[in-house]
Formats: sequence, C-alpha cells, structure tokens
Amino acid sequence: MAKADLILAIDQGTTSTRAIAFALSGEPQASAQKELPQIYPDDGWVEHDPEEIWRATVEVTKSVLAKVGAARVAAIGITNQRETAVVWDRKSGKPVHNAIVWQDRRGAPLCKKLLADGLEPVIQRKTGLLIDSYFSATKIAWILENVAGARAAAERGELAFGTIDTFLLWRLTGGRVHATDVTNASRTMLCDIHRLDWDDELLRVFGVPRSMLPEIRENAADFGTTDPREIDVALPVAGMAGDQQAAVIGQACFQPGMIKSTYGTGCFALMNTGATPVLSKNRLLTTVGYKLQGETAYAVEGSIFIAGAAVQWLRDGLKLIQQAGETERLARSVRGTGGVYLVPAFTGLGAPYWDPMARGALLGLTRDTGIAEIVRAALEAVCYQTRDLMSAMVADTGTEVKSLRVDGGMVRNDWVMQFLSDLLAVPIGRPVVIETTALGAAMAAALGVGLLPDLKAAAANWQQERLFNPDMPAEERERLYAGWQAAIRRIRS
Ligand SMILES: Nc1ncnc2c1ncn2[C@@H]1O[C@H](COP(=O)(O)OP(=O)(O)O)[C@@H](O)[C@H]1O
Ligand SMILES: O=P(O)(O)OC[C@H](O)CO
Repeated sequence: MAKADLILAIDQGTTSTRAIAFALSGEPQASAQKELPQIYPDDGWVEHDPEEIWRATVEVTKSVLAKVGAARVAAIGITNQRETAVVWDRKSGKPVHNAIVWQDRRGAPLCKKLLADGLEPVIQRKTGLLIDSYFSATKIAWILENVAGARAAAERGELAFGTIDTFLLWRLTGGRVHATDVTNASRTMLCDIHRLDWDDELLRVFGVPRSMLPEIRENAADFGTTDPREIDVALPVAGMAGDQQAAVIGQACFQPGMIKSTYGTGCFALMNTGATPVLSKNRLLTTVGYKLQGETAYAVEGSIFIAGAAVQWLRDGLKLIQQAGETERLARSVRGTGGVYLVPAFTGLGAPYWDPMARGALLGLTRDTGIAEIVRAALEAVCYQTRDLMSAMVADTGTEVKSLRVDGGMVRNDWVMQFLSDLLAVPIGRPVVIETTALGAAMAAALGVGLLPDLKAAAANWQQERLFNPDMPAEERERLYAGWQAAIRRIRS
C-alpha cells in the first residue's frame, strides 16, 4: 500500500472553493477549484448557497483525492472565508437560510443600536472586535429574527450555527461533529478571546442560545473522521483555521512582530503579538492568530475591503484592461501617476477608518491623465492602504515593522511588490508557495496527526522566492504618502 505522505487542504473562500494536496515539504501536488456564485438579494446584502458550497467542496475534494490517490492522503485540513454564518436544522442537516456572507451589511441597524447603547468597550474588551456587521453575531441574530419559526426552534435546541468551517465539518463527518477552531470562533463576536470560550453576556446581547454553538478546539486537533458516504473515504480532519489565520501559519509567522499580508479580493494584514492580546487604540482588530500545541498566539489585524477587487473593477467595470496581469506593464509605462490618486472605497473604508459611508474617488485628474496613470493609481492605492495599517500596528504594539511576508493572487505583480517595499521602507518577502492559506491548513493538519512534530519543523518549510528591497528616496516616499492622506481626508463621510 502507498505511504500516506500527503495532506489535503480544503480552502473554501469567498469567490471559490479549492482543494490542494501538499507534500510535507509544503510543495503542492495536485489541486482543483470551483468558482462560487455570489447572491445579491438586496442593496448591501451578500449571500452564498450552503448546498452549493457543499457540492463544490465534495467535487474538488474528490477530484484531488482521485488525482493523488486517496491512500496517499494522511489527513484533511479545512480553511475558510471567515465570519460568514450558516444556521441549519440538526436533524435534517438542511440550512434554514442562505449563508450570510462577511461582506453583508444587513446587521448595520443592530450595530447602530449596540453602539448607541454604549456596548463597544465591553465588546472590544471581550472579543477584540469593533462593533460592525462584518462579524457573525448580527448575522445569526438576523436569521433568528427573520426566518419563520427559527427562534423557537433554536430555543428548543433544534438548530445549529456554524461558520463555513463548522458547516463543512458537520457535513464531512456525516453530522457527527459540531466543532470550530479558536480563530473562526474569535470572529463571531460571541467568543471571549481571553478564555477562548463563548461568552454568556454576549450570547444574551445577541439573543443566541448556547445550544446552537459548536465546540471550540485548537487549530491542530482531532476534528473527527470523514464519513465515507460523503467523500468515499474515511480520513481524519486534523486541522482547521480561518483563512487569514491559516495564512499566518502558512507564512510561518510564529514569532511576535512577524507580519503577513494577503492580497486577494481584499487585503488582510496580521501581526503576531505573542501570548498576550493587544487591544487596539487605532481601530485595528485583536484576534486569535492560532492555538497550536497548547500555545495561543494573538494578532492585531487590519482589513482592507478592496485590493485585487480594484483591479477587477478596472477590468470588468471600466474595461481599461483585459487581464489583471496587464496592470504591471501599464504601471511601469509611466514615471508616476502625475498626482492622481484612486481611493477605492467602493463599499466604505475598512481599517483603520471604519467609515461605511465613505465612497471612492479619483482625484487629481489633468488633461495628461491616461489609462496608465489610472491603473497605476489603483495599484498604488493597495500599497498606501497597507501603509495606513502598518502605521496603526506600530502605534498599537510599539513594534517596529522589520519586514512583511506577502501572499494572495495580487503578489504576482512585481511592480506592486516593489512599490510596496518603497512605500513602507521595509523588505517584502514573497514565498515560493503563494497559496499560503491552504498550506497553513495543511500544516495544522500535519501537526494534528503528528506528521510534523512542532512549529519549528513547520517553519522550516517556508521558502522565499524573492525579496523586494526598498529603493525610493525618503522625501519622495513621504510626499506620495502625504498626497494619499489628503485624498483620504477628502472622501471621509
Ligand atoms: N498580476 C496581477 N496584478 C494585479 N492584480 C492581480 C494580478 N493577478 C491577480 N490579481 C488580482 O488578485 C485577485 C485574485 O487573488 P486571489 O488570492 O485568487 O483572490 P481571492 O482568494 O480573494 O478570490 C483578483 O482580484 C485579481 O484582480
Ligand atoms: O475568502 P477571502 O480570501 O476573500 O477571505 C475572506 C476573509 O476571511 C473575510 O474576513
């Protein structure tokens, strides 16, 4: 029989569902991917069909198992879009409503009320989060209030809640395991991140019965075994983490002060702050980075809603380009934007501004402004926003940023990487594997089944593909950034 030397990671993201089989060295061996349709039922509402997510997960998982041979797979790791909420009937396993996605703003009126009631300090102290409809709690509350019979069924203990990790685990194990991990739990706004347990006061505030909630486990743990009726094979699920925290693991940011920044549709930067949570004074989030082998590491996180999505807008909205990759040549074709700034606040501004009413703007246009300048301004905006986050992180932690490890689809763009390094005045390390989210889930699962002995062994797998070093005079850097700050002031609501 073949040796079980691979780990299969399921990466259920906002726009796609992927499965990737990794060798213990961290090298991807096979993968499969399926796009996920987005459902927009109303202004500011975003949903996913949980059955569609499930079908896609089964399809990509089976496809990768067939490619590598199921006997070679030792364990499964799950990573997922965070905060997105699913509520289902425990008996039938059927969701009572579509999944309400992290981007969905329907919880905003409840958030407004909680803010008016002065609850932000206690919520921030317990959960590390700021009151915003981004997190799961208001989404669960909405389902219980608006789906006929849901509240009563929940009170009778008949309904279960889960973020996508939990929903997939429930289905994969044939309804036997209802569990989540510390990182996903930390994004619900119901979890006390100091005790790593659900908090009764918050459950009362949001009207969520404790019986709905999954058990919280470490990132590398026994999450049960898959039911062969679901994916044709019984395999241990041994790792689980929300996608941004999985990237922290995949980037081996195991030391305090280390930062990873992921550039996909949005951008999420996390700095490891070690065993003690640092409560932000600069409107960053405090979150669980990971809990592995009994050790908890906390992180401060900055979330930018639009990064690669600005490039998609250039392509699909403005039709200035045909492919994302063209932006690199266009940005290089001009010496600068000529004072043009694009602020892509299409759905408001995320960290550190948290201004949901702000909207985007293209500023500083002249007769010389052409497509290249606008494209370059869109790429620069991602870097300026990263600098906003880094400044807030330094102010919160007192830790100087020494370097940044990057991943996500946008980091293929060498021009962006160089500009980022220039603007932050720090080296930017791009790893060989830029699918670090899936890699992190695989590493957690490998630790979970003992194929990797410890974090040191996991960290040894991280390999740098290229280092971008700063190469811009300080005066130019500060002049460009001051222009960005002025642009931000112009668009604040
Ligand atoms: N060469 C490139 N230059 C700039 N942006 C890019 C490039 N390649 C991909 N992107 C952007 O990266 C994003 C895709 O990254 P990915 O990590 O797959 O996103 P997600 O997981 O959020 O769906 C898209 O928004 C795309 O526009
Ligand atoms: O699915 P992604 O990669 O866009 O990530 C979504 C984040 O987890 C939301 O917090």
